[in-house]
Amino acid sequence: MQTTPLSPEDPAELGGFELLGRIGQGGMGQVYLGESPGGEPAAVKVIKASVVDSEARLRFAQEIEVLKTIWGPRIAAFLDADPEAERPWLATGVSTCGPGC
Ligand SMILES: Nc1ncnc2c1ncn2[C@@H]1O[C@H](COP(=O)(O)OP(=O)(O)OP(=O)(O)O)[C@@H](O)[C@H]1O
Repeated sequence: MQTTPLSPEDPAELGGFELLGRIGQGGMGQVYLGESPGGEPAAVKVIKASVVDSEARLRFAQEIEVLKTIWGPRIAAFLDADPEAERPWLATGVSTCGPGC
């Protein structure tokens, strides 16, 4: 997994997770490599400021609810989330699966 350095506009921490670098991004969110308060590695996804609206919040809250109820060897484990924060965020375990995993 490759990370790129944080930019000045990136937060340094979210919900107690220290952010260490950027992992990737999707249509809705930026994903960071982070560290939990207990020192566990985490993937912290944050909705991009430009797409935070009520529909994005709802979809994100649904994604969080689904992640809370499923688990498996190929699913990044739910750690913590705040869908109601100004910039809603979700922390999961870090997947080391490559393409096609
Ligand atoms: N738990 C994780 N562990 C490692 N890398 C991750 C994890 N979650 C996301 N990533 C990386 O961040 C990228 C973007 O993830 P994201 O979940 O935002 O993708 P998406 O499902 O395409 O986005 P969206 O739901 O916004 O359409 C992924 O392609 C992957 O490289």
